[in-house]
Amino acid sequence: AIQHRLWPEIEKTVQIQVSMAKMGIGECGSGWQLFAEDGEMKMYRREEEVDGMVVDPLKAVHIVKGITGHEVCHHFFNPQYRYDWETTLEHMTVLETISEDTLVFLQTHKRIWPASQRDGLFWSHIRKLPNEKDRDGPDIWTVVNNSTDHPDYPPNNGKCVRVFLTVCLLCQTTVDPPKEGTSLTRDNLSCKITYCSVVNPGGWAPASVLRAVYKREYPKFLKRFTAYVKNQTKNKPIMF
Ligand SMILES: CCCCCc1ccc(-c2ccc(S(=O)(=O)CCO)cc2)cc1[C@H]1C[C@H]1c1ccccn1
Repeated sequence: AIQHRLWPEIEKTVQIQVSMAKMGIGECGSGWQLFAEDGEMKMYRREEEVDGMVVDPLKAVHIVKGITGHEVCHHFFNPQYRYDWETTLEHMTVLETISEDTLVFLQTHKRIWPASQRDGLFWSHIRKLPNEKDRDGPDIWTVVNNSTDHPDYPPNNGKCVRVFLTVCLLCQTTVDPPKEGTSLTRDNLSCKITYCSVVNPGGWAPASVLRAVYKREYPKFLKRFTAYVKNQTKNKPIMF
């Protein structure tokens, strides 16, 4: 197949993001602080600033029963579900379909007072990865989103400030085999979800406002998104 202009960048970014997502919090370098916990969900952040702007990297680990990594990534990647779970979205369009596993999105997020409204333009790539730990086990699935440019939508030329983001959703499914002679059900499934994100707000916003927004929005987002996937899949055949 002919290579797309973004292919080399996608390949490199996916490798870097997946290897970082696989590292435990301890290995990921020091400075991670647990800032939210809810049942199996643990959210960590590092306080970092770039040119005086808060860009706190975020790493969340969540274990959800009854769904697979493919189902989680499928609902995260596909545009048709996004308005159902992404509450901060005001508008979303797919600017480019590079291939069936790679899209370019333009999203405007609802304004968060007192900061100005933000938009994001990024490529999004979904990929199945071999399960190195257990060759017969279910595959690992990932979605990586990374800011990019588009000739028709230069940053900051309208009402929105352009954010710069890198996001990695990495999902590892575990199957607890059912008792002899009983068939596999969703009760035998669990999925370890690692969500890593770095969002540079693009233009100045008060550090206190940004940190309060992140503290409120990220836990809400991951809980709402995973509950959405459980609800969407509960009466459907398992998608491995
Ligand atoms: C003054 C606020 C400046 C930053 C606003 C902003 C913009 C984009 C984003 C963002 C963009 C994409 C993604 S995603 O994971 O790729 C999914 C696809 O939508 C995720 C989060 C976040 C935030 C920050 C609100 C914070 C916030 C946190 C979780 C959800 C929504 N908002």
